[in-house]
Amino acid sequence: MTTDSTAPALPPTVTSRTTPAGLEVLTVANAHGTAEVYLQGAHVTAWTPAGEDPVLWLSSASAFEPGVPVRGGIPICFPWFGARDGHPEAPAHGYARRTVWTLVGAHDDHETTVLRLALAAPADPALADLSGLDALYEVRVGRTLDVALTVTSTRDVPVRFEEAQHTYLRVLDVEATAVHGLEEVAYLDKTAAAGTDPHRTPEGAPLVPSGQVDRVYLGTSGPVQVVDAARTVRVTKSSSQSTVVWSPGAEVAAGMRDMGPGEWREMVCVESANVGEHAVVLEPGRPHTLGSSYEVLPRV
Ligand SMILES: O=P(O)(O)OC[C@H]1O[C@@H](O)[C@H](O)[C@@H](O)[C@@H]1O
Repeated sequence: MTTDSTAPALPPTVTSRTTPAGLEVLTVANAHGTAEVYLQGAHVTAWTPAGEDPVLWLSSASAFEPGVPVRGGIPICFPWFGARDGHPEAPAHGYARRTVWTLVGAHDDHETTVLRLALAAPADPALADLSGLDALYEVRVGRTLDVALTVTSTRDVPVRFEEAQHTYLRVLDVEATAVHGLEEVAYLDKTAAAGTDPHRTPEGAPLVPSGQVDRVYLGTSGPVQVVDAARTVRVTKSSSQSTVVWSPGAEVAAGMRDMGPGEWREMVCVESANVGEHAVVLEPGRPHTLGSSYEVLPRV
C-alpha cells in the first residue's frame, strides 16, 4: 500500500497490498462479505456477500498491469463510452479505468465499509473539451454493494460527458439467463450492420442473451434483475438514463486476449449509464452522481 503520509488510515475491515506488477489493491472483509478494489480504475474486482457465491465475474485471463483495464468486476467508463467522438485514436471507454485513483477516505459506517477514491481532471491538451471534470467514487460494501460516481466541473461552461458502471455479473450460463426490467424499453443495437438503422422497438419480453448482444437501452432508469438457474441479482440505479447490456458471444470472445476459453458464458454486463443522447451536460457548480446498487435476492 502507499506509504504516502497523506493516505487515510484504514479501518480494521480493510487491508492493502501491492501486486508484483505494482498495482495497489484494497481488500474489504466485514460482517456482510468481502470485496476487492484496485486503485487503478477505482476498479471493484470482487464482491462476495456472506453465504453467497461471488456476484462479480472476473476473467481468468485478465491483465493486471499498469495502464491496462481489468476484464471483469466494475470498470468505470468515463468521460466517454466506447469510441470517443471525433477521436478514433482515443482508448475505448475513457481514461478513468486505466488511471490510478487516489484513496481519500476509508471508514466503517456501522457494518458497511466505505471507500472513497478521487481522480482529478488530467491536464492533457488532447482532452481540452473535457477538462475540469473531477471525479469522486464511493464504494459501500455492506448487505448490498453500492457504487456512486460523482463528477464536479471546475469549468464556467457546461461540459458534456458520458459515463457507465460497466458491471460484469457472474451467471451460470448467459444463454440460460433472463434479464428482466427492459422489456418495454427501446434500444440501440450496436451489432447492427454499418449504415443500417440500429434503433429497435421494445421486445415486450425479458432478454435471454443468445450469441453476441450489445445494446444500449434508451431512456430507462428502472431496476434490472438478472435471473439464472441459481439466483436473482438486482441492479438498482440512480441518475442514469441508459442501460447497456453486453454479452460478447463465442465468436467475439474468441478474439479477446483477456477472456479465458468459454468464459463468456459465465458473465453478462448490465451497465448503469448515461451515454449518447443521454450523455450528461454538466453545469458549473452542479455535481452529478451516477449510482448503482447490487443485491442478491432471496429465492422465492
Ligand atoms: O473491450 P472493452 O473496451 O472493455 O469493451 C467491451 C464492450 O463494452 C460494452 O459496454 C460495449 O457496448 C461493447 O461494444 C464493448 O465491446
